[in-house]
Amino acid sequence: MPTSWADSVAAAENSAAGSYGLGSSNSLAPSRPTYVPPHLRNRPSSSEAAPPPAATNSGSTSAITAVSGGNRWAAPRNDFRSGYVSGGRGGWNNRSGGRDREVNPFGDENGSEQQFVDQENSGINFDAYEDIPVETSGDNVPPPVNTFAEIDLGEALNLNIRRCKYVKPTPVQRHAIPISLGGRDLMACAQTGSGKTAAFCFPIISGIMRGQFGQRAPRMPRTACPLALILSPTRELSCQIHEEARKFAYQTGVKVVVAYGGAPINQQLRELERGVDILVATPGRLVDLLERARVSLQLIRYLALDEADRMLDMGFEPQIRKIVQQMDMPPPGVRQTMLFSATFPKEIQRLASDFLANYIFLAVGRVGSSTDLIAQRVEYVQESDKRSHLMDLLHAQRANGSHGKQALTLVFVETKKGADSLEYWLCMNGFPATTIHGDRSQQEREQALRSFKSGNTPILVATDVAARGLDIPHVAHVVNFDLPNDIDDYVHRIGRTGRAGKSGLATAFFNDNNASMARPLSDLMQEANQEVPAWLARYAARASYGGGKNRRGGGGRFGGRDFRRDSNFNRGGGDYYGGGNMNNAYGPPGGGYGGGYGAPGGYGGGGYGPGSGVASAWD
Ligand SMILES: Nc1ncnc2c1ncn2[C@@H]1O[C@H](COP(=O)(O)OP(=O)(O)OP(=O)(O)O)[C@@H](O)[C@H]1O
Repeated sequence: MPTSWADSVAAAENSAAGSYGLGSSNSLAPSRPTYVPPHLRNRPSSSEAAPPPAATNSGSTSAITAVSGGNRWAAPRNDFRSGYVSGGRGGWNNRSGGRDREVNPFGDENGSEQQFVDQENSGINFDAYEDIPVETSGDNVPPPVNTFAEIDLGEALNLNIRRCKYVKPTPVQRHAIPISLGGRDLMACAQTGSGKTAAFCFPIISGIMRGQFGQRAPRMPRTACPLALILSPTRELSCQIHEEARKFAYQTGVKVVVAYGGAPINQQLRELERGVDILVATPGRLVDLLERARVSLQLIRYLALDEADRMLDMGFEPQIRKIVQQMDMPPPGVRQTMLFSATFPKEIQRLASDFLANYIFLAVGRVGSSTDLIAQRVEYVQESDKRSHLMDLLHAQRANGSHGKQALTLVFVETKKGADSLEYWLCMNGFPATTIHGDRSQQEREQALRSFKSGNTPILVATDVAARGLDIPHVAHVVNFDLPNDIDDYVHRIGRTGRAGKSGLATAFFNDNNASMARPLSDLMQEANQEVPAWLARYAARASYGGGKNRRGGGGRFGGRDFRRDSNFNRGGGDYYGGGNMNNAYGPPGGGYGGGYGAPGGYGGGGYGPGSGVASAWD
C-alpha cells in the first residue's frame, strides 16, 4: 500500500536494486569495477549487451574515446548505473572493500518512512523568506519557478530532493536553478543559510545526467577529468559540500569526489582514479593535483565557486586564476560558471567578471537579510572583562537550556593562540569546549567539529576558518568574542546560526578597539530590524568613512546591486553591461537597495585577504 513518497522511494530503490544486480544476484558482476562516465550510461545493461567501453576519466583508459552524448535523460534510472556496478575490489563510494555498491548517504537503507520524517529539515520555516526582495540583471533572464515540480531536474534527482525533505525551493533556488539550467553564467548573492549549495548542485547534477556534451575522453591514463569543479575556501566546507552533493547525486550515476589539503593525498588519488564527474576541492590541493597531472580540467563544463568573494580576495585570487585561467580549463562561454556568496563587494564583482560570459546577476534580499532571523546584540565589553562576560552568557544559556543541556555556542576569536587559550580557560571553568583553527591538524579539526556537532563539546572556539559556509544544526548562539575587522566576516560568522528559516542569536563584544566597525555594524543591524544600542549609534555617528573597506558604497555593499549598473565600475561606459537590460520584476526598482550608505563604489581599496592569523587554514 504505497501511500506516501517514502513508500515510493523504497519501491524505487527495490526495483533499482534489482535492476542493478545489487541484491543476491551480483555474482554476475565483473571482477573489476569499471567506471563509465554519465554520458555513456544509457547503454544497455551488461546482461543485455557487451559492457560499454571503459572510457574517459578513470585510470585505466588509454585510447581516445569519442563520446557522443546520447539521450540518457529519458532512460530509466537503473540504466544510469549499468556500467559501473560491479564486485571485486570494491567500487566507487565503497570504502568497505566489499561488493561494489554506492553507499547510501541518507543512511536509510531499510527505507523506513519514520527515518525520513525524523530528518533535520522538518519544521523549517521558509515562509520567513517569502517576501524577500529579489533583483536580477542581465540579458534575457529566465523566469523563476515556484516549485521543484516545475523544473525538469530528472527523476533520480527529484527523488533525492524529496528524501532531503526539501518541500519547496528557497528563493535563491527558485531563481538560480532556472538560470543555470538555461545554460547561463551566474553571479548570485543570497543570505547565509538560504540554500545556495543546492542552488548550484542541482543544475550541475542535472546537466551531467543529461550528458549531452559530446566531448572526447583524453588520452591520459591515471588522470581524472571531471566534468564539474566546485571550489570552496576551507577543507571543512569542501567536505560538507561533498556530503550534500553525494546526497543529491545518489543513484543518479553522477559521481562526486572531494580533494582537500591536510588529508592523505593517496586516498584522494585512489578515489579520483575510480572516476569522477564532480570534483569538490580546496584550491591548494587542487593545484597540487593539477601539477602532478592527476587531474585535468579540460572536460570541465561547470565551474562553481562557493563563497566566491572569498575565493577572489587577495589571499586566493592567484590560485584561482591559475586553476581557472592558466591550466587546461575551457574558457568562459564554453564552460558554465556560477559564483555564489552571501556577500559580494563590488570590487570583487569586477574581478569575478573575468571568469564569466554574459552572466546574470542575482541578489536575493539585501544586506545579509537572513539576519532578520538572527537576534543581534552588541555589548560594550573591555578586553579585560571579556572572559567573565562570556562566562555570564554561558551560565545564563545553561539555565535556559533544555534538560540542563548546553545549547551549541560558537565563539569567534581573532587569533589561533587566542582560541587555544580561551578553550583552556573555558574547560578549566567547567565548560566543555574545543577549537578549530589553522594551527590544528586536519584530524583535530575534523574531530573538533564532530564533537561540537554531536553536542559532546557544546562550545566551539573558532577563528574565521569556521566563519563561512558551515551548516551545523542547532547552533543557538554565535558570540563574536573578538569582532572581525570586516563587516562581511561578521555577516558570515553570525550566519552560522539562524539558518534555513530557524531563528538564532548573535552577541558581539565591542570596545574602543572596534571603533571602525561601529558604523557598518549599526547600519547592518538597522537593516535587519535590530535594535541598535544608543551608545553604538553614538560611536557610529562619530566614525567617518575615511576610505576603509568597511564603507558601504552606493547600495552595492552586500551585492544588493550589480556592479555593472554602477558607472564608477563601468569601463568606458558599457563594457560590462551593454545596454543595461535590467530585469527587476521581483524587487524594488533599480537602486532600491541600501541607498544612503555613502558614495558609490565605496568598498574602498583595503585588502581583502583572509583574516589575520588564519591564512594557513585557507587551503
Ligand atoms: N529547499 C529547501 N528546503 C528545505 N531545506 C533546505 C532547502 N534548501 C536548503 N535547505 C537546507 O538549508 C540549510 C542551509 O543551506 P546551505 O548550507 O546551502 O546555505 P547557504 O546559503 O549555502 O549558507 P552559507 O551562506 O552560510 O554558505 C541546509 O541545512 C540545507 O539542507
